[in-house]
Amino acid sequence: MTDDHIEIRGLTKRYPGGDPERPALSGIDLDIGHRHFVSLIGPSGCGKSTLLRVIAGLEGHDDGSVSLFGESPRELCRRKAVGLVPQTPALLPWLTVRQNVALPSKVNRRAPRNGDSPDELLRAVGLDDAAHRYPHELSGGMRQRVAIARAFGLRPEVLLMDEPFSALDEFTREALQIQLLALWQSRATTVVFVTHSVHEAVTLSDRVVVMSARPGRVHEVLPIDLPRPRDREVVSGLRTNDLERRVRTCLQSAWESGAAPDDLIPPAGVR
Ligand SMILES: Nc1ncnc2c1ncn2[C@@H]1O[C@H](COP(=O)(O)OP(=O)(O)OP(=O)(O)O)[C@@H](O)[C@H]1O
Repeated sequence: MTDDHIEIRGLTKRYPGGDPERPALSGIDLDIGHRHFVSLIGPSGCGKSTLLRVIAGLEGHDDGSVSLFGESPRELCRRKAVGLVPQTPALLPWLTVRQNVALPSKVNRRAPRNGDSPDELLRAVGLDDAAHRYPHELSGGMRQRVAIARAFGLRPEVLLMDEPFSALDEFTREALQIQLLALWQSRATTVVFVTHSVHEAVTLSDRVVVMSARPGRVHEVLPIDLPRPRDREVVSGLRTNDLERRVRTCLQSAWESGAAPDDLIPPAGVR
């Protein structure tokens, strides 16, 4: 075990009642550096959310080990050092935006004393004007901003994000990506981010982990050697296009390696 990175070795996870020959995760080996931003991408059902939930300490596993900077997921979870941002933000409808963001620090005895104030966090996600509004008065993008601000409130050492922007339009998504990168860079957090978007994975990450299904495995880990900050010039540059092409090729081969023989025969009428 090492305390300077996330170390996953031989991780295998079966769900009760699932096909024992096809575990949700099978022999996952992965290293994620401290303060790195890593994206998981892969075909539907390859185990991205399961891997996130195991790292979060919300699911157990059958074989292998997970060390988060030398601690187990459950230990980190107990210390409230892991944050999870799901696809659909779960805000408390009877609390204002500010109260929602303040809640984790309020109810948590282990909240860091030097954590950001709710107002600082709301400013960081461009929501200072909406502090007194209620969740039902917000757009989907605004609700997701609140969820991100709230997740950073406890200064998590590891932030796990499960397709947080998938329901948003392109412009809102880009704005949130920029705010997320700014928060990540200033808060010393390690981020593991699940996405189905190749562009999003490449523009945000230090490394993209391509997974394959049947069973869930790491197919390849691609380093993203783009400079930071990832401004418009970088994101629309030739190097970014080239990396996106590489991830797409890798995804195609991950899909083919994970497909059952029947999947490779197109249904009638499809060529
Ligand atoms: N609670 C559960 N009980 C039983 N099987 C489950 C459970 N959750 C997930 N699975 C199975 O585990 C496998 C991986 O699912 P998971 O949701 O982790 O994949 P994913 O890559 O996140 O998929 P998607 O991209 O569609 O969200 C799938 O075969 C799924 O059916």
